[in-house]
Amino acid sequence: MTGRFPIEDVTPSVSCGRYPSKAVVGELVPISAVSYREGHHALGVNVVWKGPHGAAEPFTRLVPGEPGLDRWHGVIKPDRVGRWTFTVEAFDDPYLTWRNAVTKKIGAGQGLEDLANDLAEGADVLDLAAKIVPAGDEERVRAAAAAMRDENRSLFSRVSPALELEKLLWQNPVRHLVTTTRSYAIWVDRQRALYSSWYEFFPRSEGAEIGPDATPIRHGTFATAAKRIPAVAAMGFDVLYLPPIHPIGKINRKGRNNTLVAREGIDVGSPWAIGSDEGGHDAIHPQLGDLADFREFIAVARDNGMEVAMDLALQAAPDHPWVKSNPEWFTTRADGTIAYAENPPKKYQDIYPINFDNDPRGLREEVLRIVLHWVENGVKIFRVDNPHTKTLTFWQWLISKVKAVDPDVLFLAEAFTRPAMMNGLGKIGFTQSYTYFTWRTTAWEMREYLGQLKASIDWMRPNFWPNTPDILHESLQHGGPPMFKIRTVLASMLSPSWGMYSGLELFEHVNRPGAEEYIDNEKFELKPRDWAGAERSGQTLAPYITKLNAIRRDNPALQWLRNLEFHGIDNPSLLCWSKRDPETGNTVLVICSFDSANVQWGNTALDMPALGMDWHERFTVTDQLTGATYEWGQHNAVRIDPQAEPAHVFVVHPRRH
Ligand SMILES: O=P(O)(O)O[C@H]1O[C@H](CO)[C@@H](O[C@H]2O[C@H](CO)[C@@H](O)[C@H](O)[C@H]2O)[C@H](O)[C@H]1O
Repeated sequence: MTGRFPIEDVTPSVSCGRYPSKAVVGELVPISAVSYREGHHALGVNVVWKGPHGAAEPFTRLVPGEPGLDRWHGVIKPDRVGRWTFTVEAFDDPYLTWRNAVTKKIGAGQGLEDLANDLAEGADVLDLAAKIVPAGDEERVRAAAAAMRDENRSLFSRVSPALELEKLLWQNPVRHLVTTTRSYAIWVDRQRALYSSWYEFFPRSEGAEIGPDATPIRHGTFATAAKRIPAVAAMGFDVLYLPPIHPIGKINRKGRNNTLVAREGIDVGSPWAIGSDEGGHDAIHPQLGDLADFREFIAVARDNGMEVAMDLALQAAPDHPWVKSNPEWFTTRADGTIAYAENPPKKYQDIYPINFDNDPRGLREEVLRIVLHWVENGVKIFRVDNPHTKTLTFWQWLISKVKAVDPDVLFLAEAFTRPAMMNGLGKIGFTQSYTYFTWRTTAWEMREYLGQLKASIDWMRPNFWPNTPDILHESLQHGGPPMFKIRTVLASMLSPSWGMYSGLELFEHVNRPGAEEYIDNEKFELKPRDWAGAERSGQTLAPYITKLNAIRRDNPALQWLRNLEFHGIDNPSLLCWSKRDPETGNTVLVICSFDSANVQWGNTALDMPALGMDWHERFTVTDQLTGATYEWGQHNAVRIDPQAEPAHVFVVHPRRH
């Protein structure tokens, strides 16, 4: 049934309100609804929003948007982590009805006699209003009612005090016939859920030493890897993501370059092949150290302003303790064997997949136990491996259970799969999601994709990665250092969350023939890197990354996605976009080339209101990468030479400020 007043198309509402939408503490969350009414009386619309403890927040009135469309808009700003709720209310606003009528009638030349009823009715409305407004304003409202009834006054002096109450009674309206929607939920996370900069590295490689043929002479440990933390922090990262740190299976272990034969006692195996006689998901690889060493590693990261994200890969090497203790968690085939895992066309011959339908309750409890074990030991972020190969009901249950214990725990979904599943994982509770960013390699593809992601921000927060140990895109294989810069600018300036695997820093670009993967992949061998040598020779992207992360930190406009706007530019190799923070006015305008080989020219057609200015205004832009300053207007010519700088990252300074 429609209520007294229709209220439709409420946003944010995920799958018709079935799932909570997403926001972070301090985020400006737009609320909107379509609401309209019969006749000509005034309609008011407001949102009632409640924090995790159920207390209602200040009355927030929605304002009408484009004339004639009946969509009402407002913004709320949650200030605590947890499950918030809101309802939208529509109501008859007698003061506004009165005000509209009286101003029109006086404008049309009507006098005291014509308005006698309006004056009496208006005074009655003010009597009601006096009971609603804050105590300090009550007298003012009563005086306006008395003036309206005072027959010794002129028409002007009878209505003026009441007309001047517009602002007060907008904020404290008399509301009749209030109609309320159902309740909608918003899950509010800490800020890092939206704005984060991730760095992935293999701790076993840091401090490692290898001999010929990648034979390990020394395995890295948490203690040696911790020495790398200050350099990562200095680049401006705040999340340090480690591939699995658990014992690695010895049975069916993979060898170098994804081969199926490991050299006995030499090859270190893939960290995602979890479990051996040394323990499973709650254990630590003995060569990395023990729990105390891991806790110390976390402490060093924390002292350097970073959090450690742990990999949660729910699968088992054939010698994982689960295979013996709980064979029912795996699918045994007719011949008694267990099939290995796959993510077609990839084959993971060194692991067994788990069957989440065999013993859902047992598995849930075991995984919850493991996750809470690591949470207790200081891990608050999990990068979840291949969540799309497990059931959504399982994840929904697990995430809600973990958040009930600690609402600050965040989950990144590593699901490179079809859109419905990726969206579904976001809806049921994953905090962030890997995306198709890596494969969007032209300006129009990127623009179109960002449009989709912006439209999904209420349930799926993107995290852009130029590379991962699994993905060395063709563009990086052949584009040279300018392409490394391009992909890093795009990831870090388009998305509030971005991440990179350490191979990016030193321009590693050689693929395993026929694969979109690194040759001599660190997934299967130790890979110590000469960071100091790279710095000395200048063969490192670190200074550029450092600049980009600093720009992100210094410009609040870059720390969210709802504010992304694209601008016209007449060259298909260039992309122009801006982000503006309405609270601070901070505005960043980026023009990035997708061509790493050639100089590109273009002319902008800027959407000036999106930059907070009128169409005719002039302004100053300062390039944060080079320090250059230009005087700009709506139309500007740009020249981008990828060998010099493949992008302009401008902070916009309107002249009037
Ligand atoms: O399947 P994805 O491409 O999303 O990749 C993720 O999951 C893989 C399986 O966990 C993982 O693959 C690596 O570990 C496997 C198990 O040890 C091994 O068989 C693969 O060869 C190796 O690439 C991948 O790293 C992870 O990101």
